[in-house]
Amino acid sequence: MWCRSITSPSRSTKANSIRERLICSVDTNRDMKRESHSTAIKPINREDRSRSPINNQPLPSSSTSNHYSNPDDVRDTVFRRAFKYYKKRDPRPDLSKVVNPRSMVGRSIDCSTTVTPESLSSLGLRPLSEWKIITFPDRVGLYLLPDLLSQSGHIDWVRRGIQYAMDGKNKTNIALHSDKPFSLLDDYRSLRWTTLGIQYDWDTKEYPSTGSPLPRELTNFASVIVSSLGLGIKADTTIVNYYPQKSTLSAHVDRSERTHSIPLVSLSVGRPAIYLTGGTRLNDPVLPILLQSGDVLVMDGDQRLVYHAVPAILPVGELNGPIDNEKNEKEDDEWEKRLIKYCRECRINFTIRQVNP
Ligand SMILES: O=C(O)CCC(=O)C(=O)O
Ligand SMILES: [Fe+2]
Repeated sequence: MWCRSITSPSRSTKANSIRERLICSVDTNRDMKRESHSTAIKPINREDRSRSPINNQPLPSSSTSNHYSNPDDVRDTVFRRAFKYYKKRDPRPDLSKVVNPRSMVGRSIDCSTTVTPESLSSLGLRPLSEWKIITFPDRVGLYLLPDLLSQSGHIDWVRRGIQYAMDGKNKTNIALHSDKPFSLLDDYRSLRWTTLGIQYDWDTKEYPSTGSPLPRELTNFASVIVSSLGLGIKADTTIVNYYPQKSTLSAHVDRSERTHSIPLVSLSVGRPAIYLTGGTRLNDPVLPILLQSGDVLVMDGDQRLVYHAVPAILPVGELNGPIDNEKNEKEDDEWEKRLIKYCRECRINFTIRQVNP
């Protein structure tokens, strides 16, 4: 659901929060709340990933679409046009301008980086000698590291993404509206997000000062990626986004963290997606990027605070991701079968961040 935000561009207050809820026809979840203190120009808000825009009830498992149109949202921007173009399903957009990091020339990694082969493989990562880093002269601070996961790494990260939602300690969109724990069998299409570590507070629109420690694999993953770029991070929070096939993520800037000088690390698994990256203004040029299972994107420096969005999860048969060819020895196991079904139908994205300076 789209709402036009009229909140103050500066810090959000309780009054703003109440006002937002009044002017929007849907009381939104994390997306709206994060958006409200994410940027000074806010014509676009994220979809509501937990409630039906029709009756405000939690989404049934079959409901996956992002209700994009909003009569109030009349602003026509370069970003909005790109989003609408790549979101279209009939006819499908021409994907020839979408940058595919796997077919781009990149630089290799300094393999003297102090990461042991064991720790790489425990994170599902390929040896450093197989990595490449893609940068863009006009987007300094944006790094793409395609195809980093080993054969078993894809399903291992999907498994983690699902387990984080199921373990009962982390907030999920499903737990906001129901006492029923998330079930991979029943609700898998209504799962939209899980937060870990220092968990975002939806009412104050801020992160609390502390939280439970992040699972080690998340802090380690972020550290390995970021150190390969000569940067540093002490990750203390993660947002896991789950994308059933017709879902999208609207244009936003991630500003809620208390430091913006630390990179943000994003890992994608499951179905491929079109990812749009823009500038600090919605009329800046937009670059469409194909993100497939195992691709990592890092936002640092000026690129840490640019608009970005996910207008489409690509359907099966269209630029299929590596996950489609994935063989899994444990396919007899019912749970593994479901995981494989999940990652063939949906996308999971982990954004690993540092909130506290
Ligand atoms: O799914 C993605 O690739 C992007 C996720 C994102 O931008 C976010 O969680 O802030
Ligand atoms: Fe983001």
